[in-house]
Amino acid sequence: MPNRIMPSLLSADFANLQTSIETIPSADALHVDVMDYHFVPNLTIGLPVLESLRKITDKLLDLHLMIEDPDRWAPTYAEQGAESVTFHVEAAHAPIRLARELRARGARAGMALKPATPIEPYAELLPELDMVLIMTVEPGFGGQRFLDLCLPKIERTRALLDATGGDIWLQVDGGVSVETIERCAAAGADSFVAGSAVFGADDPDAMVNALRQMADASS
Ligand SMILES: O=C(CO)[C@@H](O)[C@H](O)COP(=O)(O)O
Ligand SMILES: [Co+2]
Repeated sequence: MPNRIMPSLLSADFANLQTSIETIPSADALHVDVMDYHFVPNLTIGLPVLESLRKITDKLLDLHLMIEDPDRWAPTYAEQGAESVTFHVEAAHAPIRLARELRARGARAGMALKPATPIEPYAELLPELDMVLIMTVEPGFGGQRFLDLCLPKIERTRALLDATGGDIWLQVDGGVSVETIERCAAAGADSFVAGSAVFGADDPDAMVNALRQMADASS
């Protein structure tokens, strides 16, 4: 199973996003955190920035929508060229319909869970998805401490995905670093979001490769 390192632009320089992206040529995708001041107590970027990013990079754009009412807003992100659009199940009114709408627009459909949200009630939804995102911090901010209590949920989600079959990615997001990535990979994650660990490193691209090597050695 290939391991993917997806740096979060939340820790990049918002005044120089293109320059920041150029520092990580080895990244497998760019993780874009969209926050609305309602679902989380923070505000970041939205569609206009996605449109600009789409023009300057061919990398997979992995949108993490931390917004209320994703049923209404998420499909537009797929229409604007995001290959992967992840909504929070806590905010979605009709997750199956939403996942189908994302796929109908050509995007991979992702479903995110906050740390206290269990995966089991959503086991039946998994065939509708291309990715499950297990948050390993409370969503809203970069640079938080990894929550070890999420590791058993990563393991249980891996077991459910294996039982489901297909190629559904298992992503972890929050506090992923050289200190924590091995435990995430051993628990069954294959897609790793890292913000402060990558953009806070002296050599961000070397960090991307180091993280991937550690994940490969632990999975
Ligand atoms: O979705 C989020 C935060 O809500 C993340 O994508 C963070 O941006 C990850 O940052 P680090 O924890 O890796 O610094
Ligand atoms: Co994120």
